[in-house]
Amino acid sequence: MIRYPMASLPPSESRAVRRRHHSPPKLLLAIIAIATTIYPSSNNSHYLASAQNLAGKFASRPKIVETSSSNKKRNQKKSDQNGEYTTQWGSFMNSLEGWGSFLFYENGMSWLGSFSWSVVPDSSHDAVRSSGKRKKRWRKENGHVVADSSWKRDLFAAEFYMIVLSIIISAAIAVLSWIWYVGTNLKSQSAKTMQEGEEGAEDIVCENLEQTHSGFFESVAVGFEDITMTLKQKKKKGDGNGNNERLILDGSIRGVAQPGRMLAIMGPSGSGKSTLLHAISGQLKQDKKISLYGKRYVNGVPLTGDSKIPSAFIEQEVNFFPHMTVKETLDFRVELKMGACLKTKKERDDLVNDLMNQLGLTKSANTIVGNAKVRGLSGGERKRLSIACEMISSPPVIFLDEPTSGLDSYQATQVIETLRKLADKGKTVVAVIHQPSQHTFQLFDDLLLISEGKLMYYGERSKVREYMEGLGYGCEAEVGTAEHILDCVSRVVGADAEAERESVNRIETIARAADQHAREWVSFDLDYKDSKNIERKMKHIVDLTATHPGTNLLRQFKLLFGRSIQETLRGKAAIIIKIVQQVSLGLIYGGIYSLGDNQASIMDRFGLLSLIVIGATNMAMAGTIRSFPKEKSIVSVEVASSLYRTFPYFISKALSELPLIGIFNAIFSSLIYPLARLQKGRFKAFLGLTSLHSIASEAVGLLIGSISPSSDVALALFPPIIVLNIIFDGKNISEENTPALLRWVNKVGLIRWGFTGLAVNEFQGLAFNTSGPRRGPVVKTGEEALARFGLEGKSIDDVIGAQTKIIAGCWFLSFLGLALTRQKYEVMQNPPN
Ligand SMILES: Nc1ncnc2c1ncn2[C@@H]1O[C@H](COP(=O)(O)OP(=O)(O)OP(=O)(O)O)[C@@H](O)[C@H]1O
Repeated sequence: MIRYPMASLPPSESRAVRRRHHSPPKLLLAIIAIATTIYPSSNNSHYLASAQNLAGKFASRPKIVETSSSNKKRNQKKSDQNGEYTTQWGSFMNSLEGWGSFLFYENGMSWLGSFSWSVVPDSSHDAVRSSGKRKKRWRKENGHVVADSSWKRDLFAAEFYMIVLSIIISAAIAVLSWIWYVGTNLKSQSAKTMQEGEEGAEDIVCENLEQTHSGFFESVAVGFEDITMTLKQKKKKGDGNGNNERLILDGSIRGVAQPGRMLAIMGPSGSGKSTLLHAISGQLKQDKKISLYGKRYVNGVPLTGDSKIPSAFIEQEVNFFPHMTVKETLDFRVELKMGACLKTKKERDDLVNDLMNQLGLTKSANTIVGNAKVRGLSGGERKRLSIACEMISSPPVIFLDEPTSGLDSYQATQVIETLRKLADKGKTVVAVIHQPSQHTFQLFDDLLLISEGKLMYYGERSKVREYMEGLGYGCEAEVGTAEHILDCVSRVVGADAEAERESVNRIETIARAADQHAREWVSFDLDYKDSKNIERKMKHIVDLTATHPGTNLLRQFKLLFGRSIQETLRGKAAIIIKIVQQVSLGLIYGGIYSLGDNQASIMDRFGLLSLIVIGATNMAMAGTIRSFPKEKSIVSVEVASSLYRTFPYFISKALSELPLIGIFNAIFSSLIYPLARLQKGRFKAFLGLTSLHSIASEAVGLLIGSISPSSDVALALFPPIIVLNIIFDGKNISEENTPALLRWVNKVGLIRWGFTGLAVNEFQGLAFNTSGPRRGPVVKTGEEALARFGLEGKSIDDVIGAQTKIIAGCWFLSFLGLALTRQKYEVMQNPPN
């Protein structure tokens, strides 16, 4: 429905406004009109039509005339009856769509253009589809457009500003899209050029993977020095001397993690261990408050800031899909990561079996991973599974952040013994360890001890006790070394001021000694003549391996779709709960409502349909909002490690939800339909509409989940969104009285469209008798009843169109939300001299 308010202006003013309105964009529009006309594409006529329409909109604006007040009233009434008045918003969206589509098309981003087509409101589409139609409507009024005196001339100015705004927004989006598009292309092109005679992306990844296991990468020593990390703080938290930077790592830290050896990073809580590990491995999450400096070396070759070390990084907390078994989890990852290189199933199975053997997981191969709610692997097994997942491509270096946290001493020892075996095979292992047992501690070769961001010791683990004794900090034989050295470098905080002062002095003494010894302990022989070339080659190899999945998009989709379906079907508790919900709701509604054909049944029908829609929206949206952020935390890690791309994940996720939605709705509909005695012969449409509505509600839930940084934020957004949808469901506030800024909600109102669909389906073709209580005049037909709610002229097609646009829009935005929130990491700068 097009709604278009026209200003009522005296002829002189109207001419002036028309001049103002026409002049500025005319030349531009003429150019666009010509450009779009000669643009050689028949497939994209929609975009051309949009731009041409926009041009035509200005070129053919009809004459505006003042009418007498009685005429105005009559015409306004007629216009209201026909629903023919239009809104500023429709006009704005018309312009935006025209420009947006045109610009996106120009930039080869036709998919973005399609999106603009799918999310803008109906009115703008109608307007775009035929400006001629609009002209006809105006001509109906004796060749004149009837002006409404309530609209002032500044409307035209406002419209013009909106168009300018739309141009700016569209142009900005188009430029950003272009930069993104070109950037991505350049990136993949530059990666490809390093390979000669390449046959396909998958082969390149395989070749690179092979290179990371041989020659230069066969055994890797990771060196680091002068690591400094500062954190900007709010002024209030500064040191009082105007310095609001907190030193987390002070630049004294240096060391080398050697191949075939295990390096433990230890220190009191909050001393900067995790920060150091993340900084060395290049995994420190980007944060505006952070400044990171230092130097890193791979086999003595200095790395530039953003170079990656060919390594695995195992975070403290690793989440998995809880219903997959150990073997399935590894199968899935091996196929994604190595599918192109290990072509046969047997080769992949061998790798999975080998990994399970190495990590001591063979016995648990068929146990589900589990989580806090679903019982599955033990903490230690889960930790070993996360190591196995990272070892699939067999990187030469393994970084681990507190691999023993949350484990009992037996499990902790098992994990460290597993790492020991990997080190014995030549891997370089670096792990942050918190309070290890004596046995676990002894499995490490080297130790890097820090306190308050300062180096306390770097060297062989076995010599640290002797070293501390040399500095005058010995201890009794029965005290374990790990415990003793942590005591030596911990500040005493509490009531005893003397003990605190003493501990501060002790830390200062140990730090000074460590600084003195540091250069003796570690030196970096930079005698690589060709170090620049080596580094460049390494950067290419590692970057390509780290940024390219090992399988093509189709295979990624297949595997992800399979996992999604499997995970949903195995969540039996969730399925049973949902079935119980649907059955009980169907029985409750069906038990209460028994619709007849008297006057009271009209309101009852509207009430029931409204309840069905609100209930379905709540259930579908809340379920997705609750579950998706958890899944997102797993998926974003998998995408960041280039296991697969966001696009196939998203498509598989969206599609895998559909079958269950259909089944749940079928259960509900087949109960409520006969019980509530809804109109015969309309069941199929009822089922289709409720299913479509549930899909749309899930799509909105997906959007909220994907743009929210946490599940708490997502849950907090749920009530206001539901309330907005209920307010704008078409019955609670009239479109005319809706604040201008919120009118768009009417067009995308989930509940409004859901209700409209069910109401049209139910009421069309019904006849009512005149008996029974009623409020207002007698209503004899379903069509009259629909008119009471302003739903005359609405069709099921309108509803399907609107819901489809909502689904497409939400899916697209959710995809963007996921794709654009990819984790970025701090780049290590060279230390300032
Ligand atoms: N991005 C950041 N924003 C705010 N503070 C940070 C950030 N990164 C590190 N810090 C601070 O730096 C200090 C060191 O943190 P880090 O996690 O490295 O310590 P840790 O030695 O690993 O501690 P724990 O053993 O308790 O895990 C902490 O005080 C922490 O609050």
